[in-house]
Amino acid sequence: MASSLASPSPVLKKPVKLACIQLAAGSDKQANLEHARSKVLEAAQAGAGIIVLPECFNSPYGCDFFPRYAETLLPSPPPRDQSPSFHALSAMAAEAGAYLVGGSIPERDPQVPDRYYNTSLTFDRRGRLLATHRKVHLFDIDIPGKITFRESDVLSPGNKVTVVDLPDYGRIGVAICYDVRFPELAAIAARKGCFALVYPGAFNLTTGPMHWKLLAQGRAVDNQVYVALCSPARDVSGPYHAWGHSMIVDPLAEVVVEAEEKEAIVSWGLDNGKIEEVRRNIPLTTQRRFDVYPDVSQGDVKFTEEGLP
Ligand SMILES: NC(=O)CCC(=O)C(=O)O
Repeated sequence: MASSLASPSPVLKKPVKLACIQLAAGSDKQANLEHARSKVLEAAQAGAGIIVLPECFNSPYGCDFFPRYAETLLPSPPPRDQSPSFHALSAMAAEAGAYLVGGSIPERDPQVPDRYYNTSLTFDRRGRLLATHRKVHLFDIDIPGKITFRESDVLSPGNKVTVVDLPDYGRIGVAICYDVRFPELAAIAARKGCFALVYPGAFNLTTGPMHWKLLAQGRAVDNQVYVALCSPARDVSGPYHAWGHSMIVDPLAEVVVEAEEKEAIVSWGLDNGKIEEVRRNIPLTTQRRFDVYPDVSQGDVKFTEEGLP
């Protein structure tokens, strides 16, 4: 029996080039912001309408660095001296004339001392903030002899699914790195009609080769949407060795473009026809059995954006 609760069709209103900037960043925040600006403009000049930066794009990645680099994002817009990154991202988006998923930055809670989040800001083509995503699933893992990481020692989690309306194109889901391991978050965003799931992320040399590509393809094949993963470039002299390999995966789960580990811009033209073709040929969207299992996109789902269903 096919489900009568058909998911809304993803609507990508017109083709758009999406670019992931695999940025090389160091410890100088201002230099990182200036470098990000030049790469965002380069991507826009090459025709990108949606541009993505990596997780923690303006600092080294690590628990010791979160408080030191944290910025206060509320009230929105925050005062310039509280959040140079907010204002730099807003200005870059406006200068590029492109939608910008601004990677992520450590955020300081304005009300609770010593509370921090890992937060992604999305801006429109005029530099107006569209959405904020606080990483929902914190990166706490322990693979003996390989990698131990506990974001929760310093960070607090967000508690909302982030679906962002890009007025020119349609909806995207935004989440951060370890969030990609949780298919529920992706399924909820996809069933709210997103045409793409976008993850600024920073996997490492242990879990990157194991799971980075697999997870991107998993989220794409489950949901029949585009998936973009955007990593920092690898810096072997820094404290965290990012996997790199920023990639875009199409709705058939094919990796259509992939970086190596060095700084790079990878981009791909997204097209609604591809989503429709995949969904027509393999019609998962009308075959779900919500009479057998619940639809995770229904019920008490919390969204970042007020007003979205
Ligand atoms: N920054 C992160 O959340 C890293 C996630 C990661 O490496 C993983 O394996 O998951």
